[in-house]
Amino acid sequence: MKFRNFFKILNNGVQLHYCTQPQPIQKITEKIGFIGDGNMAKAICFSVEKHNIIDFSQVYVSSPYRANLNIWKEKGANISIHNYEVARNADVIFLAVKPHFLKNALDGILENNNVDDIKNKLFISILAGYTLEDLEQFLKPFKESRIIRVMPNTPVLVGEGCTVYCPGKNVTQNDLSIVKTLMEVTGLCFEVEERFIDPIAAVCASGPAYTYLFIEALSDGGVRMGLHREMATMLAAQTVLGAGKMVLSTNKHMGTLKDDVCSAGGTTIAGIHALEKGGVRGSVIDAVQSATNRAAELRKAK
Ligand SMILES: NC(=O)C1=CN([C@@H]2O[C@H](COP(=O)(O)OP(=O)(O)OC[C@H]3O[C@@H](n4cnc5c(N)ncnc54)[C@H](O)[C@@H]3O)[C@@H](O)[C@H]2O)C=CC1
Ligand SMILES: O=C(O)[C@@H]1CCC=N1
Repeated sequence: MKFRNFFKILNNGVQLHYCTQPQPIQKITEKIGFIGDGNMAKAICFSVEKHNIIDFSQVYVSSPYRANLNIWKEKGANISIHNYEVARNADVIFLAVKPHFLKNALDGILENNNVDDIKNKLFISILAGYTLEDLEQFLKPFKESRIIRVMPNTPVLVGEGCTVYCPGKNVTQNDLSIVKTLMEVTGLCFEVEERFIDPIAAVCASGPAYTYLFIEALSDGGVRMGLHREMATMLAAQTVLGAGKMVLSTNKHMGTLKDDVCSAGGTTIAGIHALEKGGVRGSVIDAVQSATNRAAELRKAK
């Protein structure tokens, strides 16, 4: 049992509803594969397993580097250096390589292998940039495959992720239910139109990296003013967590929440003045714009 976040889409915005009753969570019986064993594959799989949605015995994972696979083996997953083994054995296959390695990863499946073994699979792509149309081209050799484009972020590992998804052609209700069951336990998760995926990736898939910079800088500021590092970092991180929760749960505008902190002639407004002089808002908006545009560049380079 777990408390889930519920939400509905209102006028293109998402409204969160926190559920007060624990919801029964069903286990997934399908075999789950990961082609690519890196940061994002681990974040998704380890989190989902922790929530008892799957067991490692039903997980298949491949990567060319056996040493990296040991951590999966120790947990009980089925590992291989051949992507074909994952594609053949798993029912649901996460494509979790860097975009520029996808062609190579799929070519490895096709070389000298029986492609007829790989049909009727649900592929879940977490790749930045590549559209459903691109993915359909890449996956053409695999008969009766269905594709869902999913954009997660690394905080899924700690159950505070943001994930959006967009189904491709022929995706079934059962396929959608698998994605929802897997990802809803890892944080916020909802369906979007594909045109929103690149900007969403720029906000919340890349967003943790921007936020770590801010937390580090806040901690540095504390150290500059005489706090010990450990304490400064703990306080900075908890402050960002708390501010995020305030935005999500009070329904107040960010400007109002900011004003609630700024006393007239007080300390905070002096800090805000310094941040504005440094162009913090313009820099963050530029970051989201650059990351969104970079997704289109990745697509062109495929
Ligand atoms: N890291 C993040 O925060 C997010 C990443 N993504 C997407 O997830 C995908 C994976 O990113 P990360 O996990 O960060 O990268 P990563 O570099 O940590 O993991 C990729 C893994 O793929 C493996 N690999 C390389 N060539 C391969 C091949 N031919 N066959 C099988 N495996 C191969 C590597 O050994 C590596 O462990 C990317 O496409 C990225 O766009 C999406 C959302 C967030
Ligand atoms: O930086 C990247 O390309 C990936 C996609 C979103 C987060 N990390």
